[in-house]
Amino acid sequence: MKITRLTTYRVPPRWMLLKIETDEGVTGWGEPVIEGRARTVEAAVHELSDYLVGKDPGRINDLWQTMYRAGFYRGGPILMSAIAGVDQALWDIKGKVLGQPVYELLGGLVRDRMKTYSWVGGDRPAELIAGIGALREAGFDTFKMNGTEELGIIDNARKIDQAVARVAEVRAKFGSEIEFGVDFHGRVSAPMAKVLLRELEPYRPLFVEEPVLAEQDEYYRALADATSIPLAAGERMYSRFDFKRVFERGGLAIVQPDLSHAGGITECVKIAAMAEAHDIAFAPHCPLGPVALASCLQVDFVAHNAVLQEQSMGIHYNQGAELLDYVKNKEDFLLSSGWIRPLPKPGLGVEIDEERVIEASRAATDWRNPVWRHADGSVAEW
Ligand SMILES: O=C(O)[C@H](O)[C@@H](O)[C@@H](O)[C@H](O)CO
Ligand SMILES: [Mg+2]
Repeated sequence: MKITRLTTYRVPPRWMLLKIETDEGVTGWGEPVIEGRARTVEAAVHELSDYLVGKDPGRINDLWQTMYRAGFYRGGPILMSAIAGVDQALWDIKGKVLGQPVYELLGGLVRDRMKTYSWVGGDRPAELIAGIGALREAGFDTFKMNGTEELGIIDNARKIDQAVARVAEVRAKFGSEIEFGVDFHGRVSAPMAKVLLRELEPYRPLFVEEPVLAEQDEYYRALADATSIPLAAGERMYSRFDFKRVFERGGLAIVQPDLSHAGGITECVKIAAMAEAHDIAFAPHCPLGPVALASCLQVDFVAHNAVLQEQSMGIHYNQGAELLDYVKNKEDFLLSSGWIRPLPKPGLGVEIDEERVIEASRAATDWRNPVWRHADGSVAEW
């Protein structure tokens, strides 16, 4: 079997889907994308096709190593997202050829169902009580919210009090019948993270995510030593080589690689195993589309230390399309009280409605995250 063509579709809300075709009629789907840089990743995918067209799609490990190493420069969000989407599609093809879901090819199920969580509150955390209340109706009990709005490197007590009050209100309303992560979203500096973590401790968030920016990962250890709240990060780390330094220095209780940013299934299975060796939990980041989520789930069901799966149903970014809009087998993504079962179909287990994708790609906009600014006019972390 040989790879014959790579086709990319940028689609609302901000995703990109990749179809890899072969000379035997088997096709695989991937979701290579960096939110806000879809066209850049698209160019990277088509540059990588030089290594792929004419090759055997079954040699996933060799194709992965070639894509990663043969171009001399490596790593980072663009290249690793391009590799991720190709990798997902290659696993999809392999599973379809062998008539097995990817998790079977990776050694079989390690669990029977996977716990997911939902976003509430939007970019500027608000309406948290209403948002949680609505999802509680649907049986969810685990959520994530942004912790702050713009926050200065050193900021005032009022901003801290506002952030704490939102979390306190949630805990007061729902007690311990729910759990929630608080995403600092890289908006918080190391000194302010130390202050905010201490103030949030009484409300026992399940975790605090991106307590500082990934480029400040040397602070994870000190922050972890100063708080009992489990720290989580990973969406802006792109390979084993980024994670290894974090594992060596310590501080993270949960790693959250994104299956569409960190090299795909081949790489994230390895990251999960490295994390397990350090007694660190695995909770893939996934504010994206159905192929990304299916890829996460294929790894969740073989990784012993997988604990939570992010999924984007109802996320504030999904304007213009929802998680399963491009999927034919919606029933396979059935969330029952926040739990999801293994996807039973061959490959990634997701059946893409290509006609819908092609139609939607005609109206694809170039999504960008907002540019936030502080009161003094300087750029603020979004
Ligand atoms: O935890 C999450 O989902 C992420 O922080 C998410 O908000 C960002 O990755 C966003 O998708 C970037 O455009
Ligand atoms: Mg996050």
